[in-house]
Amino acid sequence: MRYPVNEIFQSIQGEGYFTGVPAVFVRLQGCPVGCSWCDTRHTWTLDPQLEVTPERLVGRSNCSSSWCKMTPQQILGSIRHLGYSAKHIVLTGGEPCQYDLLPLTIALIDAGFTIQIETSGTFPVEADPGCWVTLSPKIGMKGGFEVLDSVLAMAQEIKHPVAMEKHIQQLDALLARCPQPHNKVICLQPISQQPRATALAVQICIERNWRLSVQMHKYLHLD
Ligand SMILES: C[S@@+](CC[C@H](N)C(=O)[O-])C[C@H]1O[C@@H](n2cnc3c(N)ncnc32)[C@H](O)[C@@H]1O
Ligand SMILES: Nc1nc2[nH]cc(C(=O)O)c2c(=O)[nH]1
Ligand code: SF4
Ligand SMILES: [Mg+2]
Repeated sequence: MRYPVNEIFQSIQGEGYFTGVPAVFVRLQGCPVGCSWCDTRHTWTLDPQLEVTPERLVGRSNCSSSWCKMTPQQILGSIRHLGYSAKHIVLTGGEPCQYDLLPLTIALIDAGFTIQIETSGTFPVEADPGCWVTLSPKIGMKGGFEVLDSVLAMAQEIKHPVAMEKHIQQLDALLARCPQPHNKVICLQPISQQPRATALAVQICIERNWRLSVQMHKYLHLD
């Protein structure tokens, strides 16, 4: 199995439950979901003309739409070769769950890493059951409720991007369909650092005892 990799870099997890944890980010190229406020639009396409060799992509973060095919062993080899010290790997994108993540997650877990998958819930998650799944639900988007509910059932964390009251109502409707909502960490993530979105998220987090996720890396200008 070969995966289309957009970038591999080391930083600090800036979002959600693991905020502050050193992490290696493996960003897979391609996303068909099309969220209007997406901060990684350069990952949406998988243009054959933009395929490059792994040397061009690994070890630095960039905002290009270039990508390369890599096997789990090549991804693991790159992480080792780069001498990264983080023990936590974040699989993100793009939408990583478009791809069968079983071979990759098995290889990374066997090598001793903890794995977190960032997903929109628009594709079924095919991954080692030991992975931490962070669902950032794209309600009413691709995939439909059957897929979303299956991802919801296995997610340990729901990280919901919010800008207006409507987004809170959508999350409430989703949680009402969730068999065990209390077992999940719930984070609200203000969209694009907008002051009104942040004020709303702060207010609702306090009222509901939820967590605030502010995309710390953007405030600190980290990768
Ligand atoms: C870029 S997405 C990639 C993973 C997957 N496609 C997803 O949506 O979860 C990573 C995280 O960034 C969030 N995100 C994207 N654009 C954002 C923005 N402008 N403001 C806040 N969060 C954003 C997504 O909701 C998701 O939680
Ligand atoms: N530092 C840092 N933390 C992150 N958490 C989720 C990210 C993502 O783009 O999925 C991300 C990212 O791009 N950088
Ligand atoms: S699902 Fe994720 S990567 Fe895709 S458009 Fe939405 S936020 Fe961006
Ligand atoms: Mg990001």
